[in-house]
Amino acid sequence: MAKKLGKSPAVKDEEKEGLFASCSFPDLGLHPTLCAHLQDKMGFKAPTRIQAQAIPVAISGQHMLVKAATGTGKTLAYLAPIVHLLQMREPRVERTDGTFALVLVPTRELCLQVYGIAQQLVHRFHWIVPGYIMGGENRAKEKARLRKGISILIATPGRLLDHLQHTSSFVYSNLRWIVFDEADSILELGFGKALEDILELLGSRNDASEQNKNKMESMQRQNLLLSATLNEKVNRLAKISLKNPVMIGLEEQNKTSDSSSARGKNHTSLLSDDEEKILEKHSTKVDQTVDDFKLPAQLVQRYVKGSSKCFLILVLAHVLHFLCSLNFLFYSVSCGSRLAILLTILKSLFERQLSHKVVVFLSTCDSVDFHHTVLNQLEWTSGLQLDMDKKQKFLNCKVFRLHGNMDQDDRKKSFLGFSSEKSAILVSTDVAARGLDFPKVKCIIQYDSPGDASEYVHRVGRTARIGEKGEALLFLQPVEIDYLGDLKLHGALLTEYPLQKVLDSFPVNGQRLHKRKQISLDMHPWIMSLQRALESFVTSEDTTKKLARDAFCSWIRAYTAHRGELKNIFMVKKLHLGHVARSFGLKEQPSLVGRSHQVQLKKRKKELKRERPAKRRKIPAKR
Ligand SMILES: Nc1ncnc2c1ncn2[C@@H]1O[C@H](COP(=O)(O)OP(=O)(O)OP(=O)(O)O)[C@@H](O)[C@H]1O
Repeated sequence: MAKKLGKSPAVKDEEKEGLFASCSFPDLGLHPTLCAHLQDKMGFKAPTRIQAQAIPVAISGQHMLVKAATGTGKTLAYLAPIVHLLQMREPRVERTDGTFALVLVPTRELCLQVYGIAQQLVHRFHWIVPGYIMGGENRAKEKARLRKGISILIATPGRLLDHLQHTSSFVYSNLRWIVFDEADSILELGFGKALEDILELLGSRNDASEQNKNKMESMQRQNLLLSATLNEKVNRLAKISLKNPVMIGLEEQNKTSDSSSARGKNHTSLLSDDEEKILEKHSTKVDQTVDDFKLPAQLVQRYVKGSSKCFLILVLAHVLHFLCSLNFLFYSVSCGSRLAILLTILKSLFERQLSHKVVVFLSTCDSVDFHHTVLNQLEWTSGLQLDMDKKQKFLNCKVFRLHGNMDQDDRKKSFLGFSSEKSAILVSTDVAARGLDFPKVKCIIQYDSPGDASEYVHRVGRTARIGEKGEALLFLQPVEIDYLGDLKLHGALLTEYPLQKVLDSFPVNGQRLHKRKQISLDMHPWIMSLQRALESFVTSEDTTKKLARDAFCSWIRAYTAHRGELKNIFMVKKLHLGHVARSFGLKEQPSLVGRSHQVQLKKRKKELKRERPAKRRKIPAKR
């Protein structure tokens, strides 16, 4: 029998920050064996505050709506009580009983991550079997695993719906819990209809028929909905999936009650009027007031701003190059040299601290592929290095890429590879923005701006987790600077990054620059040399040139896809596309780049038509 865990030693710093609760896991009602495992094997000394609030409510069987900052332990807040209640069941659960708990997550990587945590939690309760199903995996193998029986199933919505509709051996008659992790993201990704169908099939819709409601009552169905950001779409999901929910993390926002009373709150069916008001007020607050999103207190948020005078500066750049030899330094960055700036910042991060983990967020898959190639392969012998003749890699660290167009094995390799490295860069789309708990990520760079402020919050939430320090850096063009105001509305306050200092730290012809006069950074000898190296790297091979063109065209398409208020901030017509093309190492005018891209596409379509077999292929019947 595990020793009774008394009050766990408070974690001093974090407790002051309000991250950890002053109670212990046994105080929350968890089984001593599970508590011992959390402490001895998983190294968790005390519950976080959100765990201290949520776990007793989950154990009590009430529906729950949880809002808590990124990196505060929401996963354990729902998995620990589920494992606790499952291990208590008599007779013991068996695989033939099928699925008791269903956890829905928006991405495959998050599915793997939550599955890994579930595996750790059931370590001492071997009769409880976790499993996962997700897009990109072998469906036949998943069917076999479902037929055997999975007690705690982690799933992405699309694949779950598929098995619910086509895998008769999938047993969920004992389903007790449905958890929506990153709930707003699941809806944002267009799974709203799939979720409604899933709830319908599982008989878990609040607005379902009387018969389904009785079924739900009889099974004591408990739905839990968690997110670090709530929005109006979550209200809809909450309305159809939660019954008498206890709202945690919302009250603090509305200062209507302390967290202790949150547990005991009982609500009328669906969301009662005052809950509606809390959610409506809170969700409208998502757009209106400052303190909507709680960001980790130890997160440092900064931005790098481009220069509005970039055109003039670029035209003059080569003419006034000699000014640089006099060490005059302008003070702004043109969008044309933003990639050179990104490379410089990455280089300074890895020179400042040997073991560094950095995630760079980009807006499209093609852009991830292009930048992954540049960061991985760029070599140079600028005139700025002491050893003039030796080519060397610009960045001496492993660079991983992650996006939704990669095949599943490559995605898994990247995800696990970056997680296990001590020092590496991950270049990714927003597929890595939510929930992923990469250990020791010190810096998040948003080279392309996110969409809503909620996506900003989740992206930066990949660092500064569970009390760790972290930095977040956002690249902005001068025309995008109003985005800072939008972020401020949601509680994100950014300061300017000391770019000049970083640049001056790089030697020019072997000496440090002595600042005499502020001139554009585009004419900083380091930047000019790096930009030249980039352009020759990109234009030297057709493959890299094609990657650059595809990335540029996809970037423009993504830029026009901003929605709502953000459309007035991120407007393509305000950008100088020639400079944007330069930031992809391209010297051609965007129209040519775009045109050649169209020509390429037409040529590819003709090739595919020629390759396609003459006779129509028989389409396999649905299983
Ligand atoms: N009680 C605890 N004590 C120490 N570390 C913990 C505790 N609970 C969770 N952690 C660790 O904190 C990190 C963040 O946990 P988790 O990923 O569940 O956060 P989250 O709130 O779900 O974040 P996000 O909003 O980004 O999904 C993980 O590394 C986890 O192992």
